[in-house]
Amino acid sequence: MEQADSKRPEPAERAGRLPAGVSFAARLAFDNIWHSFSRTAETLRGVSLTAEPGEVLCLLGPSGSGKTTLLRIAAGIETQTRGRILLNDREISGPNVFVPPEKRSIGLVFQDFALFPHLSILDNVRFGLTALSPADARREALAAIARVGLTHHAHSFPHILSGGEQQRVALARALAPRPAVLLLDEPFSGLDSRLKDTVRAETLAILRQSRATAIVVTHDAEEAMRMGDRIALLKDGRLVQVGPAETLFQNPADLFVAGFFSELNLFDATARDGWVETPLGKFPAPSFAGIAPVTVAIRLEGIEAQEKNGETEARVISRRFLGEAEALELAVPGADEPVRARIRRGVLPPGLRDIWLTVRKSDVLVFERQAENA
Ligand SMILES: Nc1ncnc2c1ncn2[C@@H]1O[C@H](COP(=O)(O)OP(=O)(O)OP(=O)(O)O)[C@@H](O)[C@H]1O
Repeated sequence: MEQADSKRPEPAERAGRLPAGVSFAARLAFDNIWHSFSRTAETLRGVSLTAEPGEVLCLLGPSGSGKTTLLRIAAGIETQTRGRILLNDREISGPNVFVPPEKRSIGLVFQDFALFPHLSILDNVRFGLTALSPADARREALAAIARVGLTHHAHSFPHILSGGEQQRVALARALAPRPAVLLLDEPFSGLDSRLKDTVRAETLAILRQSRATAIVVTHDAEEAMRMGDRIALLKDGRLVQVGPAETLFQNPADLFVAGFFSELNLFDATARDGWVETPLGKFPAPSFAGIAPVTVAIRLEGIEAQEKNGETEARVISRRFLGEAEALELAVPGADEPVRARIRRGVLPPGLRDIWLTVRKSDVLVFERQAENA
């Protein structure tokens, strides 16, 4: 639907100009970015990544993996120790070039929204429009406020707005100067979980409409899957994998990536001629030809539980009601630790102790065993 919409020219476009607030999307490239805050530790280690024009790229990774630092380098408020930043193939930061933040056409939305408490919503949004005449700045600011649906609050002060409304003001302020690229650092982390879904969907719609290229930092895999056209996963300052959510979920590059997207049961095993045996059954491991030590990861959702006629016998240790799902802890012969499963509510009759399990093959992932399974 979004694609169809983006093909249909809006009236202003048909008249030869862009509708209010629409940006010319740009390509933003990180070329072999290294960064350190101290001589001993490196925050970013050779990150090369390109956000394509108009795409929403999510930077995902655990706390301390370097996401915010990468965003700050793109914005020009932090400087890399090596590497270059390119906007539409033009170097904006590198060994001999440094375009200051205000000249980059890059907007930034902070985690805490960073609104000025003593300024009205209109003045907050107008703040970054200093290049325009006062009348034009007011018009553009009002247009940006209208696009986030807050016209009725243009003269209010931030403290009377809800968290979600404040987030929309922050978005309007960042979009008002029509940046080619918008950087959002954990933009929903201050919102409660119920509000988060709505605000996230609204933000995505506004980003699509503005057509700016957007890079969104998050540590939440589900959020990255909901928002990103592609996801770039960072670990310890390195890019581990980049691609659409389906690719990272279905073909994770390693156990770290797999564990970021799903909860897993892990088994150490030995691959023999393309097969591995685990307490939950024997599974194909076609990428291992000879004999190799491997880690077998089985998603919790990939284990089905039945009263009878399964493949592996198990005893229920605990059952926890989770609404639509039930979390099971199971004792399985040959498994050192309890096996965890997440099944649909109501599949198993209450009080059952001995059950049968069947594992969906697409939920079994086999990785070369690492010295340390981080
Ligand atoms: N100003 C600073 N001085 C020294 N070290 C810093 C500074 N800012 C960040 N760091 C360190 O750099 C590393 C990367 O931090 P960064 O904030 O980029 O990670 P992040 O992935 O965004 O984490 P989070 O999700 O917790 O915000 C961390 O180890 C952090 O402690």
